[in-house]
Amino acid sequence: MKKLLLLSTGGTIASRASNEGLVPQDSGQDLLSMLGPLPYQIDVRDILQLDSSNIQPEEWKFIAEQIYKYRTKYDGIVLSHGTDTMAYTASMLSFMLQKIEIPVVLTGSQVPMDVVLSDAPHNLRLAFSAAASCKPGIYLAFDRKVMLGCRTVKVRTTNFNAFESVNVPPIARVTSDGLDMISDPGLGTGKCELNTNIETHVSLVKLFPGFDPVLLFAMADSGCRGIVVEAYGLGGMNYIRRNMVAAVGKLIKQGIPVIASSQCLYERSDLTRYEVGRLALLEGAISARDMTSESAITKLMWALGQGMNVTEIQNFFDQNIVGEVTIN
Ligand SMILES: NC(=O)C[C@H](N)C(=O)O
Repeated sequence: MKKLLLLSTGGTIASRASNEGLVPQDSGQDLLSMLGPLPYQIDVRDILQLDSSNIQPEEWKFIAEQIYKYRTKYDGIVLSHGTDTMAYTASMLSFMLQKIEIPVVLTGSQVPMDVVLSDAPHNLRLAFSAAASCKPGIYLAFDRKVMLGCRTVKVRTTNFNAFESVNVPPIARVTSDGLDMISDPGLGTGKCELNTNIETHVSLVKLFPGFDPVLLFAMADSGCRGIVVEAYGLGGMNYIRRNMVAAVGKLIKQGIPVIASSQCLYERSDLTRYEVGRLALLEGAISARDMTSESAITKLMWALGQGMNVTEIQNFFDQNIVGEVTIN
């Protein structure tokens, strides 16, 4: 029988109604009791009790340390977590726990576990099944799909179909035959090295017509060390009147990396196609290619945390580290 660990951190899945609204209250053991018997040997640890809106870099580090600590004692780990920031946590854990030796599966729900028609039982069962059978890696299991964590985005606020695997197919789907493995995460194996050094003074800016690039300098003056700009379409930026392109060049000369991603959820940014992208590229903008914004910002935080300079970060973003990006 596979030996699995449930690390519970709160979220809707563990929430109960209160006068203040939904608040996480149930323990991991409560979740398991409501779920009923499963064909695994499961240990439980309550490590946090938070709505995921309150999960921040301090919690990412703590969660990564817990996973690292227990990974050698279990065949797989399930992390129950609120859905709102789950894709960020999954992305960051992918960078902090590279070459993890077991499957680690994040899950949660849109409706609390104690509600009769909740999606929580399905999602938890799926997460345990994935933790017992997937290859090593960091995954997110939700609504009958298992996805590579660093490719996920929360795309719906209330529907059970809350997450998508963006730009790559899911790893597995539930069918009447069980868990159907669709794609291989293609991750390298080795010995996991925990690395939780990250730079948190970064920013993610969504461009809109009229955005004043002066605000980027205000960020830099306040200690911002790197910026992801969600630019237009394939990665274009304005240069008439409000000169984003020149601002990006100036920031990069100051040693502040600027990553250009796309506001479009699907497909990639390609700065070489249009003049408005090429000019930014000439100024040193780094393309996020087909990465999610969640992956781009967490990759940037992790890279800066390793002490990389702008050139090293450019090289780092030209590499696929944990399945987060398609190169070529
Ligand atoms: N469905 C959820 O879990 C949402 C909740 N606010 C959370 O992220 O913790």
